[in-house]
Amino acid sequence: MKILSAQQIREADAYTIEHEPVSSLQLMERAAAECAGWLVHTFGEALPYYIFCGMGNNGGDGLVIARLLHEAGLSVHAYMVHHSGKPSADNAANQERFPDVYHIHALPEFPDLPEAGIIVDAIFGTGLSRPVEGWTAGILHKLNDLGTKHTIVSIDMPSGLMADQSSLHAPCVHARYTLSFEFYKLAFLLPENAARAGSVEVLRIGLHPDYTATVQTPYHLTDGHIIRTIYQPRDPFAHKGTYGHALVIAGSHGKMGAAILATKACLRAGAGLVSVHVPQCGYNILQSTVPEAMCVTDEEITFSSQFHEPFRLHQAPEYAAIGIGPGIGTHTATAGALEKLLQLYHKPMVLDADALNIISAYPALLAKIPEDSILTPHPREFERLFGATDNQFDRLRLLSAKAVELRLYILLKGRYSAMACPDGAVYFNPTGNPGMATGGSGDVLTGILTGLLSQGYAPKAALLLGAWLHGLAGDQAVIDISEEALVAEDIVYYLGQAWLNIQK
Ligand SMILES: NC(=O)C1=CN([C@@H]2O[C@H](COP(=O)(O)OP(=O)(O)OC[C@H]3O[C@@H](n4cnc5c(N)ncnc54)[C@H](O)[C@@H]3O)[C@@H](O)[C@H]2O)[C@@H](O)CC1
Ligand SMILES: [K+]
Repeated sequence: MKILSAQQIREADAYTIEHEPVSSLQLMERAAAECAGWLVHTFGEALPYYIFCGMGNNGGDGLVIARLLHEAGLSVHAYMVHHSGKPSADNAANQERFPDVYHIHALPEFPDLPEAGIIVDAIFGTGLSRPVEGWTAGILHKLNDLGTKHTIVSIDMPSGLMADQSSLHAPCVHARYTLSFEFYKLAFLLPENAARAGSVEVLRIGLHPDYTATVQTPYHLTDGHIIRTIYQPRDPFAHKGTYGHALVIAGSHGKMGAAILATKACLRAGAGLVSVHVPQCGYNILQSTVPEAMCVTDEEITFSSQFHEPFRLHQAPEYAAIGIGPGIGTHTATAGALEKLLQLYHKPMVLDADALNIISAYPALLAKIPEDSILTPHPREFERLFGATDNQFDRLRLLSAKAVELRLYILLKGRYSAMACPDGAVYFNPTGNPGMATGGSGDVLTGILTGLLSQGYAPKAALLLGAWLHGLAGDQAVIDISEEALVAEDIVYYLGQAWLNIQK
């Protein structure tokens, strides 16, 4: 799904009005009817609805929702927040059609809402281009104070949130639900707004498909359609050589679990053969916990340039894909070995965790990473690699700029992991849940990505599919296990369910 800017959403609106054709009032009616239907379906007919409208078209939607719910016989109280001088034309037209509105011109006029009900927030939508100030900001705070007693549902956007720029320190409604028209907004996908949009429901309002099909945007939300175009069924005549021989370099004394998780995930992602490189102390552990993998060991207590037979660093290029980093530590010998590996290996690889920490300490290594490799930093690793930013919109721009400059894929971990591509595109992954915020979850992702690269998925395909499968496995797991009890090994186990799900 494409993620559009506020300007592009306005264009989609205008294009639909011109080419469907439909009047802007009819489009507003359609959008509001979807919202009213969703509200009644979700909350029923018994609760009172307190509908707060602004002066623009978002407020216009609110007025139509109020009229439709009133006509359906529900208890409706509508309020008009006079934040600006004049209402928009469609707002004014709908005030005429539903004049039973209480007008608020100052904070002391904020009403009592005695009976618990549904607050519909239709004060500001995509038209907001600067932070809300003064007494209108006070209204937003008052609504938030009521959020424990009432359920707040925002129309299109939580009021105060800007669709495509940071509103980090701006006053903003904290919605339980946001009914977003046709698309997600970029602002919903960034953790700095986590407390604001609540659960986002995308309502179809019939914007013209030609505009959506042709509009260019760097931002996309991965969806089932994209994943189905990436997925390649296995060849009935396949043998284990068909799906590549992957190498996982992971683990050190005390961190062998990282190697186990990444190796198991690599196997369950479908690699034909998997070798795992661990220090000598991990040999028995790996051989007994992951019998499907071959184990090569290092004399040192971590990854270094000292290798036992039969593996030597110069053999690295023979592997179809290499994933390196989980639990390897940042010893200077390990940094030296990583540098050698980067000199020897020229295919896309996966770099995570300590491999990234080493690169932060030796930034010259960044330029040596093979083109189209995948980096999977969490926010702190990202900051160590590329520096801090004032807000997460700036961080997103930095993420994309680095992916383009270095010709790398960079996955920044989060609720919606952001995956920046060397061509400037950024995809957000929607699968996953808070149960996956647990030690080892990232090691599993490294293994999955390595396994997908190994069997021949191109780096971009491996990245989008890998992030999707990782989150989906977690989502399948919590159905049986709960978010609290989920551990990284469960993600590995439920990868099978995730594969089956995308094959449906
Ligand atoms: N784009 C679409 O496809 C559709 C949009 N519709 C609705 O239209 C909305 C956008 O409407 P508008 O463009 O009128 O914008 P909004 O209704 O979001 O708000 C604009 C109003 O707020 C004022 N304003 C902006 N920033 C302010 C600030 N910081 N402090 C005080 N006042 C401020 C403006 O002067 C204007 O009066 C959408 O969010 C959606 O709810 C729907 O009616 C139908 C379809
Ligand atoms: K709103």
